[in-house]
Amino acid sequence: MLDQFNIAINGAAGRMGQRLIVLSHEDPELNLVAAIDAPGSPSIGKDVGQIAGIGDIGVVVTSALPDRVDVVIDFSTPDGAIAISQVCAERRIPLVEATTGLTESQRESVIATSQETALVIAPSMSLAVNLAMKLVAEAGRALKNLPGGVDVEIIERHHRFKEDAPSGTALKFGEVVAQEMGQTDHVHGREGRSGQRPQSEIGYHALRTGDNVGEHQIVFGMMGETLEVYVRGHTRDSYAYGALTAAKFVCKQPAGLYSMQDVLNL
Ligand SMILES: NC(=O)C1=CN([C@@H]2O[C@H](COP(=O)(O)OP(=O)(O)OC[C@H]3O[C@@H](n4cnc5c(N)ncnc54)[C@H](O)[C@@H]3O)[C@@H](O)[C@H]2O)C=CC1
Ligand SMILES: O=C(O)C1=N[C@H](C(=O)O)C[C@H](O)C1
Repeated sequence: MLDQFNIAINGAAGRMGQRLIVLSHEDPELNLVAAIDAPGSPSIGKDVGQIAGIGDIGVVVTSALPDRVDVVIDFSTPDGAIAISQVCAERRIPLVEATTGLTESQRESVIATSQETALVIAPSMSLAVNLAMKLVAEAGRALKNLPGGVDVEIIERHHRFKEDAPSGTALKFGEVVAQEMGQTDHVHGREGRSGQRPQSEIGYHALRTGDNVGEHQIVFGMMGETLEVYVRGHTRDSYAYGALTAAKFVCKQPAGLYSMQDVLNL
């Protein structure tokens, strides 16, 4: 007999939310009990299976978290993340937080949830992206004292509907590189007579085109050669499967802060 967890999705009617509805509904270890979306959203009151394209599944979209929820996954907006994290903290419900674009103070507020319950927070739930973070850290370590210098630039590509830039994942890649190599200046695009490039910079470039589900390219440019770590999502299921793995992990943990490196044992 499998352990079954009662799962709730916040941001259920969104692009990610819909994939999570489909995949959690198919998963024998998960019992989808709640689909939450913004108060006033046109999806409220509709069966979430209809919204996700799989027909009625008997779970209606609401704006409040019901009782008997073991774990929540949030892919919504910064305001949605703050609201659901407060509910999870009050009710001590483990939370997987995937929303990006939070300000520093919003991020601190969400992280405070981990004092009351288990929290996984990550800008990307993808296995490939989280593995690429390890590779990038290793590259940074190996290249940091190169006599000719190394220029690190991060290029990310996403769909035209994305509201934050650069992506949370690109910022995290930059943080990982800076931890290893010590760059202090984070520069977003270049224009005009920007001058010669100092080694203290990491440059970020955000492309927004069509329906791209997410690509990240971390460029280590040296004198004579270039190393690139490139990770490309094909479908949103790469993030959705990671989030479901994180949900199964987090609901077995004591209160505290966990990363996808913990979830994936990387
Ligand atoms: N960590 C990761 O692996 C990934 C993170 N994301 C992030 O997840 C977030 C959502 O992405 P998408 O699904 O593409 O966006 P979306 O715009 O398609 O969906 C967001 C959903 O949240 C709902 N929402 C808005 N305010 C809310 C509130 N206060 N409470 C509950 N629901 C609310 C919206 O009505 C909408 O249905 C973004 O921040 C995105 O960057 C996206 C993909 C992967
Ligand atoms: O909005 C998206 O789509 C994505 N957002 C995340 C981010 O900002 O890093 C993760 C993924 O790249 C898709």
